[in-house]
Amino acid sequence: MAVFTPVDEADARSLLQRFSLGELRSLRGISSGIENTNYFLSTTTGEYVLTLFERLTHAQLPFYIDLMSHLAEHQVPVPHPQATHDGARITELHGKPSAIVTRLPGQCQMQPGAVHNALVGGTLARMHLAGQDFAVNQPNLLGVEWWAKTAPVVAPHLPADAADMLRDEVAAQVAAAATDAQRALPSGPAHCDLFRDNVLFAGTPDAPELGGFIDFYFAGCDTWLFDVAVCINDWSIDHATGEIRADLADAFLTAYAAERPFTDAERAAWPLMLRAAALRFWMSRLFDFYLPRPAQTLTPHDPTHFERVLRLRRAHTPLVLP
Ligand SMILES: Nc1ncnc2c1ncn2[C@@H]1O[C@H](COP(=O)(O)OP(=O)(O)OP(=O)(O)O)[C@@H](O)[C@H]1O
Ligand SMILES: N[C@@H](CCO)C(=O)O
Repeated sequence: MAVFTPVDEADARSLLQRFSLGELRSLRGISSGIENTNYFLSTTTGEYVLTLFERLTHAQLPFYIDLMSHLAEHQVPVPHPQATHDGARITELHGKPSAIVTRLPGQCQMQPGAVHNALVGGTLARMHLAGQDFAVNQPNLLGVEWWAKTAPVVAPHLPADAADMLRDEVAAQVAAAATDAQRALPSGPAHCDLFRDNVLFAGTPDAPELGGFIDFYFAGCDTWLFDVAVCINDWSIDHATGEIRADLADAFLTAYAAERPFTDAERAAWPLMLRAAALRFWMSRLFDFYLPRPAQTLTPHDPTHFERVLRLRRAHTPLVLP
């Protein structure tokens, strides 16, 4: 249950007095999600989501909230943060930073086909291009520096062969990140966590439409190729084995490249980037598994899935970028 901090209708009414979003119609807790408290908030002007941030502090939030505002104002389908009469997009409720964003239409698709892959690929490329002139530069906080720092913390919990692979992969990624070639890859604001549960689809089963991308709270500036690799490792695989499905990956990558063609440098970096994207989630899942935060009440995601994906990507890369 992702209501860690309960909010009642009186709280919502008094919060809404600070906005021009009309009167409260209904308030309903959202059960999914493991990071934040989320409520669907219906008012006389529309449908919104009220989030109370359980992990991020007020000082850490402007990057995410301003990035979503920038993208929404550039017609990328993302939640649009709403401002108070005083122009504040970050407020406070029950001692937690909070925000009200527009509710996007649709549901997640946990068994995506080629059509879903193509919609996400094309929209991701448009998002990358729209983020180019976003002025704030906050790095991906769970990027290569975090991997280097965290490997010695999680490796002692692993069997010897897994610990060896972890150390070897982190060393390869640290070395790659220091090269001029990697530093020159196209980069900018990236979602960094665009899994199947962070994309909504509207339309009909036969003709899905992209509802939007949600949950930007792991976003940061990184190579765009990293964002693509994170997606391919979740959207375009056989989840039982972790193997890439060529039909799904082709649909994703072709749609992405139609909006923003890949460069030769990205083609060269691709095999290692697929490994980086697997390493990132193996490590964060290991960290959550072995070093849970005191407030964490829900079961962490299974780390062994991404250990398997990383092993496969290290063994071979079955696909090339278009
Ligand atoms: N702007 C939005 N529009 C529509 N639905 C939303 C929106 N934001 C959140 N939701 C719904 O709330 C659910 C939980 O949101 P979210 O995934 O952001 O949770 P979280 O706890 O913040 O993050 P995490 O995915 O890391 O656990 C989503 O699966 C989606 O159903
Ligand atoms: N997408 C992450 C969870 C954090 O959003 C994972 O699957 O490990």
